[in-house]
Amino acid sequence: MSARIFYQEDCNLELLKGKKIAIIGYGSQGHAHALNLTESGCDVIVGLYEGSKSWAKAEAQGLKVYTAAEAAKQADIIMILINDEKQADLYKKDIEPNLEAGNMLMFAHGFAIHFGQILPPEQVDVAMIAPKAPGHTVRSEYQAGKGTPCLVAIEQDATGKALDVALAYAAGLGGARAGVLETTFRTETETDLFGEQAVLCGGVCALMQAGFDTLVEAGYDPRNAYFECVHEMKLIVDLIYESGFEGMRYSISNTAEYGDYVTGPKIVTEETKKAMKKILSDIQDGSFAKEFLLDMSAAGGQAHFRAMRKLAAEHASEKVGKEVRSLYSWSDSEKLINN
Ligand SMILES: NC(=O)C1=CN([C@@H]2O[C@H](COP(=O)(O)OP(=O)(O)OC[C@H]3O[C@@H](n4cnc5c(N)ncnc54)[C@H](OP(=O)(O)O)[C@@H]3O)[C@@H](O)[C@H]2O)C=CC1
Ligand SMILES: CC[C@](O)(C(C)=O)C(=O)O
Ligand SMILES: [Mg+2]
Ligand SMILES: [Mg+2]
Repeated sequence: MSARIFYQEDCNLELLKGKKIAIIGYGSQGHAHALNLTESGCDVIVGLYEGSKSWAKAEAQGLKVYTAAEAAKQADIIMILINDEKQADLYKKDIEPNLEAGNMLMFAHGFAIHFGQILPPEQVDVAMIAPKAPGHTVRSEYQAGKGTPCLVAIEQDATGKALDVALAYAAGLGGARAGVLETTFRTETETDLFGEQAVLCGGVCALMQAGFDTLVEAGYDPRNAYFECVHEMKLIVDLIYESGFEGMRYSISNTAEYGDYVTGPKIVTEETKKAMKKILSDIQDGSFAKEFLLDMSAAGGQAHFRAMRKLAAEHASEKVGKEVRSLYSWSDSEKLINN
């Protein structure tokens, strides 16, 4: 049987009436969940730590902010939206001691539950609403009267109402306007990690930068290389987003379409597929999670993460990109980074 997909008419926002929702974390996802749910009429508070740079931002945006422990104590539904690698410590220290039977613990990604970082007690519901977009898009789509597709998964159903309450949450977030696909914590975790590593972030950035480097090394103007291999990616992807690969190919020239068919398989080869399978198996058997959690731990000191971030920031496309983007009259890249 194929998985169900839920829309507005399948969700009852009324189920959240009288329930307090604590959004723990106010970053990319946290701000979008807190503001969208508040504007959908829900009773939302935010949980952070003393000294968090997000605290003043959440208050300035009209939200009541408490420590994570206090917010968890007050809430019926606790959505954990802090960094995956920090969730286990936060849970032990601030959430677990304040959980009551019948509460719902929620996540936007299954990492901490699937990899056994958090083991909730049997008397609480454990659910996931995972938006398939960056938090800033979850917010802007909601504000535009649209929504972001989400995945819903139930790990524990202590109350017997977990799915209905999770779907009500998805409606408040705006996700049910676009569709909420039923899945499991395992599937969401594995597919999300695979997608972001092999295609969306790792794959696409490496492809764009390799294209940029090839043109620059051949002596072409770096600004020209940036337009061709980075800037135009959005315009092509927008067409795919709107009308699929066929729609995109309708819009490009025959020359481009021909080159697309003959050259694509020379770039993404059987070797690339083999590498993708290895990436997936490292995710499935927990090797990636182990490596990531070790580097991000106090002992690891984020040594690898920081070194890779530094190297990425130094790539020649970043300097040119900044210069090129500053010329766009609509440029808001700095705005996004500061939000
Ligand atoms: N980024 C995205 O668009 C997506 C993220 N997700 C998932 O959503 C979750 C949140 O990720 P994301 O939004 O990227 O996170 P961010 O890094 O953007 O934000 C993290 C937030 O948590 C706060 N925080 C950090 N440590 C603590 C703590 N100990 N107690 C309370 N608050 C804390 C941070 O405050 P401060 O900055 O002040 O330290 C910040 O407000 C993750 O599970 C992620 O996988 C899922 C889909 C997409
Ligand atoms: C693609 C990256 C993502 O999975 C997302 C925005 O959905 C993330 O973890 O940020
Ligand atoms: Mg994702
Ligand atoms: Mg992700």
